[in-house]
Amino acid sequence: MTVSVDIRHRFGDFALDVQFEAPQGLTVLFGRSGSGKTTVINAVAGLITPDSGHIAVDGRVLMGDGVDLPPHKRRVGYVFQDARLFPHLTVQQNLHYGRWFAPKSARPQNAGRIIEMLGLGQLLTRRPAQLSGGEKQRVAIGRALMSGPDVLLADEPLAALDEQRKEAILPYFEKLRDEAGVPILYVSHSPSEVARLATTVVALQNGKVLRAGEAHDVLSDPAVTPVGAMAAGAMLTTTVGMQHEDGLTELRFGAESLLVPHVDKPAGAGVRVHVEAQDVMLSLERPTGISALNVIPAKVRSIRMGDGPGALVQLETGGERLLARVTRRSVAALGLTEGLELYAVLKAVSVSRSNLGS
Ligand SMILES: Nc1ncnc2c1ncn2[C@@H]1O[C@H](COP(=O)(O)OP(=O)(O)OP(=O)(O)O)[C@@H](O)[C@H]1O
Repeated sequence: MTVSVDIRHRFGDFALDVQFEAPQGLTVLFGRSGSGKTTVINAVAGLITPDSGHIAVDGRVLMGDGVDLPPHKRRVGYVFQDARLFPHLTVQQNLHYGRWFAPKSARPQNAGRIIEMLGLGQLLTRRPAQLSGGEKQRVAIGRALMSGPDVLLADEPLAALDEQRKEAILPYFEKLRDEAGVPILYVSHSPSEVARLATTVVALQNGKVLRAGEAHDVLSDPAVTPVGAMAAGAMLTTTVGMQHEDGLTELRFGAESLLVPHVDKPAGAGVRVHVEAQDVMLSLERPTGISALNVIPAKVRSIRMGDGPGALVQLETGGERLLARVTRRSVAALGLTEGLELYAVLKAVSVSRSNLGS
């Protein structure tokens, strides 16, 4: 299924004008605070009616062409920042509340599968007060899926959780992305969350689409990542290679490989790696006598100068893109230009667990 969005809306000075498609998988709406992310998913949910435009899921019109379906007829599941569970109902009852909203034909036959996918089996008799923040959020996701939605909307669903809980719930979103069978529209302004989860990225800026497309293309585009943003980075699609005796794992991409701290997955398993631009050093010659374990041959694709002392260099290596954040002074000193072949240098330990996804 594909969600097609083409809407315009005004809130005083703020003008939203966006057009994009969210195919199967997880589409992240990414952008600074106030760029219009929540307005877009509220429009898809039917919580606001845009001034004009068209929203459809696989050709089923939710809004436009004289149609404006009320929220409960749109078949969208919505997960908010806070779980918004009914405090007096058990987990099981909260989940069934979602099911109640599904039209008979769309009622999921696989309630057991949803409960298993979200690891809720042990929690069914508890009430929300007896759940952690992350568990509550998993129930909220389950409740949304129980309504048999054609699209799942999630507005910063991890924002209220601490780092540890975020880490615990991210794998569930990875599973949903790969197994739930409905497109997910997911709002975030966390680059590492985007890099881990997104299959498609829609980057918004001041109510407009700055860039939309496959995640690895958009994330490694220096135009999307404001120069100077600490967590700027690219996403590598790799597979697990050799496990080394000293606790390191080799991740392969194209003819290249990357050594990172142990990844507990079998050989051949897919791993997405978020490599932060600030962790990548550049060298014109293959460096020797340094502690960094990863020295990866790469080619400069583009260079984006910032207004300050920084620059972002986009590299191509092993069929993937990498971003390196360096100073303008280094760009000049190394004579960096498009097409130049060099080496990207990365410490194995700079890739932590939170940078790895499936
Ligand atoms: N109901 C409203 N009335 C007036 N202005 C609004 C309303 N809702 C949103 N806006 C304005 O529209 C703009 C976009 O808001 P929106 O909530 O979509 O941004 P966002 O990207 O989701 O931001 P954040 O990351 O902070 O949640 C902002 O300038 C906001 O002030």
